[in-house]
Amino acid sequence: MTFGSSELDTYPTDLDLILESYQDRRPIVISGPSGVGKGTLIGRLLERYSDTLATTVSHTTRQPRPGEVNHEAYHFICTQEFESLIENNAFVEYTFFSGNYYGTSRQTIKDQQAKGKIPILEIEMSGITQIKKNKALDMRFVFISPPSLQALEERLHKRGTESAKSIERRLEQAKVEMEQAKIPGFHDIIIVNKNLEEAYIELEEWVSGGAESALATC
Ligand SMILES: Nc1ncnc2c1ncn2[C@@H]1O[C@H](COP(=O)(O)OP(=O)(O)OP(=O)(O)O)[C@@H](O)[C@H]1O
Repeated sequence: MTFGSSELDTYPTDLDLILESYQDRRPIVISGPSGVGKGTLIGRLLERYSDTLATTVSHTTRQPRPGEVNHEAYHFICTQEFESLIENNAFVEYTFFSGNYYGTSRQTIKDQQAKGKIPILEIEMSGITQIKKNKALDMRFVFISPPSLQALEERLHKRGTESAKSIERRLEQAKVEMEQAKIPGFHDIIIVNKNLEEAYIELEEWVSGGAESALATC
């Protein structure tokens, strides 16, 4: 079969429809080094499949930055509240980083599922380890890898959001994450974001690919 350019423009078609009828509503966990392009890829997915996919809202004890809206960027809470939520087992994962807590609550996942959406979680390495330890949680894991550390460094420089020191720290952490990603089965798929278009299509196909295989077995 040959495709005309208009068919290629809309490929793959009907992902929303496939996902809506799809029984596997497991949350999708997207991880990868800082600067690899997670936000860019997730943004494109959400733009295209806003009826089906939705990001979760994390809790944090850090101060809001200018323009960050409470309950949209994060649920901004104080340390005492955060620690009380930890005691009540409210988080699927949490971390203490640079003097502040960050965590993903069970509730934020449930909120999206209640709206019929498949939650997309952007989570770093220690969070994934916590989720994997909890056998009651069943999620799908994708790791976005840079083509090389050099390419990652260039992206971080080009993005212009980080100091030289911060880029250095992020690159050190990237090495650790890329080593961990090599552990067989740690992630369900590793997508190398060399070319953004190609990486996006691979991600989109993986997100819907489970749907196709589930339908195939019906
Ligand atoms: N394939 C690519 N080739 C070149 N540049 C890219 C590619 N993918 C993303 N970028 C650029 O790399 C930069 C980092 O992307 P992005 O902010 O999405 O990364 P991130 O993984 O979400 O980072 P962080 O975890 O720090 O938020 C952005 O400027 C983005 O436009």
